[in-house]
This record gives sequence, C-alpha cells and structure tokens, in this order.
Amino acid sequence: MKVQPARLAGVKWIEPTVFEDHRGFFMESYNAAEYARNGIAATFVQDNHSLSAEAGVLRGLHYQLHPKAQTKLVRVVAGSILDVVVDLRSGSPTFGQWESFVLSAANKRQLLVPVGFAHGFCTLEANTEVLYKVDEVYSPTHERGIAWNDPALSIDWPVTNPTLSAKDQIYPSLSDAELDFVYQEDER
Ligand SMILES: Cc1cn([C@H]2C[C@H](O)[C@@H](COP(=O)(O)OP(=O)(O)O[C@H]3O[C@@H](C)C(=O)[C@@H](O)[C@H]3O)O2)c(=O)[nH]c1=O
Repeated sequence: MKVQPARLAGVKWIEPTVFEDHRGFFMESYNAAEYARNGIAATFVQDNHSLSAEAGVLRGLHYQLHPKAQTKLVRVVAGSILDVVVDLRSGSPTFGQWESFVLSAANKRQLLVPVGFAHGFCTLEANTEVLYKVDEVYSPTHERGIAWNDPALSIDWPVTNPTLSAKDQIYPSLSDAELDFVYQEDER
C-alpha cells in the first residue's frame, strides 16, 4: 500500500495494493498491523455502509464532538464520490480550509479523515455505495454539522442543487458551529 499526506495535515490518501488476475481482483481493504506501520493506528469499532441512489446526493458536512469524536477511513465500492474534508482544529494553520478527493469503485482509493475535520461527500454517479470505518460509535447527542454551502467555506461541489437530508438543510455556518478540536503540531 502507499500512503500520502494530503495538503491538510493529518489527512491521508491511501492506495491499496491490488492483485488483478483473470478472475478479477483481490486486495486487503484493511489490515490493522499494516495500516499502523503506515501511521494509521486508530482502533476501528464500527463499519458504516451507505447507498445513494442518484448522482448529486450530498451528505455532510458532519462531525462528532469529544468524547465521541471519530477518525474515519472511507472508501467506495460502487460508483464514485467527491469526498470533502474541512479543517475544524483551533490553532491549525489551515483552519476553515477544505480539500477534496475523488474516491471510486474503479480507483479503490481510501481517505483517512482524522478527528478535527468535518466530512461530507457528493455522489458523482447513481447507485454509489460508500463504506467507512470509524473509531468511535455513533452518538446522536455529539453529532454536529456545518452547512455544505457555507459561503465562508466556498467548497467547489460538483452540483449546485444537491439532494440533501432534512438534517443537512439546517446546519449552521462554520462561524456559528460548536467546535472542540485543538490542532497538535505532530498531526502529520
Ligand atoms: C451515521 C449513523 C447514522 N445512523 C442512523 C441515523 C439515521 O436514522 C440514519 C441516517 O443517518 P444520517 O442521515 O446521519 O446519515 P448520513 O447523512 O449518511 O451520515 C453520514 O455522513 C457522512 C458524510 C459521514 O461522515 C458519517 O459520519 C455520517 O455522518 O442512520 C446510525 O444508526 N449510525 C450511524 O453511525
């Protein structure tokens, strides 16, 4: 596997080793020891799987507060997404900045989203399935969000009129969001 640091410190772009043959392919989509050797030492406790039926479904921007803050390891097994992370860490040189990545069933890439980031994605194809591991369980009382279209973020989404959940239509802007993340110098 290859792991590359993203522009935003702590975010990692992962290229698994894929073995292709006449039957199709095989890959280790996760291996605790190998990922730890590559600097991804989270202990994952929950696996999530979502299907979005149409292109232009946007889920986000989501995070959980401490003590239920989550590291996420994201991949796509059908279709494709534009995956977006936003730095929410107080004291970070890149606070409020976003970065995006295309994850697809075809490219088999994974994205490591550390604690301290809001996460969201927009589907680029119908019937897109996203799988992600998290290192803290879901906690509705700690769940928070930021408006996907906050002008202060000005994220370059692939659609202007996405399909949203009711919850995602009323999240506040970054300036009004409740945050409890602090940037640590060693977060590379
Ligand atoms: C996230 C989550 C939701 N649920 C339930 C709550 C709700 O009834 C239903 C759908 O939840 P949501 O609308 O929050 O699902 P969704 O909008 O897909 O939320 C997800 O979005 C992406 C971008 C993330 O980063 C995830 O962490 C998560 O927040 O599933 C769980 O039971 N466990 C979970 O871990």
